[in-house]
Amino acid sequence: MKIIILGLGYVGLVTAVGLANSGHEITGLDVDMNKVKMLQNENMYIYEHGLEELVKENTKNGRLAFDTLENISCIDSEVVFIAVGTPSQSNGSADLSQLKNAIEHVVDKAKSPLTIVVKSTVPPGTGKKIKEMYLEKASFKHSYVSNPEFLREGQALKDWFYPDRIVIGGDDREATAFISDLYKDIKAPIVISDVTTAEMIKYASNAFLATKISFINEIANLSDLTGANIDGVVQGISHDPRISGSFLRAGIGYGGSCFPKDVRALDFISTINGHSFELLKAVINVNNRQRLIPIQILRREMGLLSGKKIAVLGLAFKPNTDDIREAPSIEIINLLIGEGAAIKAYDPIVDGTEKNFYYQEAVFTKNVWETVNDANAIILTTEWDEFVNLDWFEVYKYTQSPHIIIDGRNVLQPRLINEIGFKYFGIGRSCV
Ligand SMILES: NC(=O)C1=CN([C@@H]2O[C@H](COP(=O)(O)OP(=O)(O)OC[C@H]3O[C@@H](n4cnc5c(N)ncnc54)[C@H](O)[C@@H]3O)[C@@H](O)[C@H]2O)C=CC1
Ligand SMILES: O=C(O)[C@H]1O[C@H](OP(=O)(O)OP(=O)(O)OC[C@H]2O[C@@H](n3ccc(=O)[nH]c3=O)[C@H](O)[C@@H]2O)[C@H](O)[C@@H](O)[C@@H]1O
Repeated sequence: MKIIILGLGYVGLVTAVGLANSGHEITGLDVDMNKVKMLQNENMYIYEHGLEELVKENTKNGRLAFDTLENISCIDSEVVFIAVGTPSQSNGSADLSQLKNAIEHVVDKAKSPLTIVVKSTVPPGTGKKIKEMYLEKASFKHSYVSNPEFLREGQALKDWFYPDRIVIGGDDREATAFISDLYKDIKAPIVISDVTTAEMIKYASNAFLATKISFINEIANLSDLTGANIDGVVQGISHDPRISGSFLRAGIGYGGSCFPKDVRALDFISTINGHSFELLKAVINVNNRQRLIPIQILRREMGLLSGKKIAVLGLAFKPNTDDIREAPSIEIINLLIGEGAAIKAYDPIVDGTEKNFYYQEAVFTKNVWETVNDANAIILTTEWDEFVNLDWFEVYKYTQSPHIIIDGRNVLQPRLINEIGFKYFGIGRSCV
């Protein structure tokens, strides 16, 4: 089937190759001419394992093509997927301007009735409003389906081909059945609901996962104060299948383009609906506080940070992605620069100099050794394998007193690191 996809970011591009792989004929459209040009030349602008190969393969076999939105005079497919961004506004609400713009284009350029499938994360009630504002006034009777996406960056293709579930929300049975059929070669439970429920499922999922993270971070903080060991605590509680062991990695908190923005948006939605979602507010506050812990430790251990040399390992918000949106590293580096510290930072994928306008005074190095050279302290902000598997004996030789390591992701072996001579600090591991 011919399918058009609007928005070629992480979600749109993965959707494009995923559906092309299922045999559909995909045209991916974006408003960003540079992105489209790169894709037309089979170059990637995001780092996602396996994506480049699938883009190349499907382009070659004629199932995948890219263009700019403005280049398209009419939309002649039966289905349009929308995967545009829904970033945070300053009050925490989701900015739906990209979505509205995309819908306007679809309605304007459609030459026959079609099904609009929204993959973007949008507040519950958005689909209803879109129908009232645009679809009921359109020349053709278009169907609207909410099909939220649950992929994780860094393993996006795996999540596309082997999802835990596929959620399809529609107010008309024909449309939901039609869209379910597009996924027939993917083995996963399909959850059918109305549009608003599907929209809420997405927020509830992200908010619940974020809650797990803030919860375990609070237990870790308390473990530091009481002498318990967070690793043991997690091991102990995760045997209970009602709790499960996933998403209980304590550290400097969640970042990325989704959890922070979606949790804020859900909080905003609650407020404007007259409900104060106290639990969610606490999740946000805990997360904001969590990333300050490395700075608190450094101040406590070294006093004034002015002139202190600090190495930051990791810029991306998690390993195996180049995404730095709301990465804890950003705030940590900025705060340390504010304190007068001299920062050197390194990430295996993110080139701070090119991509990142946040950290003007930080020095971005090409490898770990340049970064840690002469450092008084190291903060591990992203648990890339390269850092976990480092020869820490060797690293020690490069650093200088007081040889502090703050393991913001609890991935190093505290005893070994201490034995080498470092002063190790994890999150919830101070008893070790
Ligand atoms: N990044 C992720 O891992 C996940 C993201 N989501 C949700 O999916 C949505 C998209 O996220 P990302 O792919 O990360 O965003 P992104 O920001 O990487 O990509 C969005 C793309 O849409 C394009 N765009 C903007 N307006 C457009 C228009 N009118 N027509 C065509 N293209 C347009 C932008 O140029 C950009 O390339 C968001 O709502 C996000 O919350 C959901 C699950 C996972
Ligand atoms: O809506 C989205 O965009 C996506 O958001 C998250 O995916 P993602 O942000 O790519 O990455 P995660 O692996 O969920 O990690 C998010 C953040 O939480 C942190 N985290 C994760 C797990 C954990 O136990 N502890 C923890 O601090 C990670 O370091 C990272 O900063 C969800 O996991 C996806 O299901 C969802 O589709």
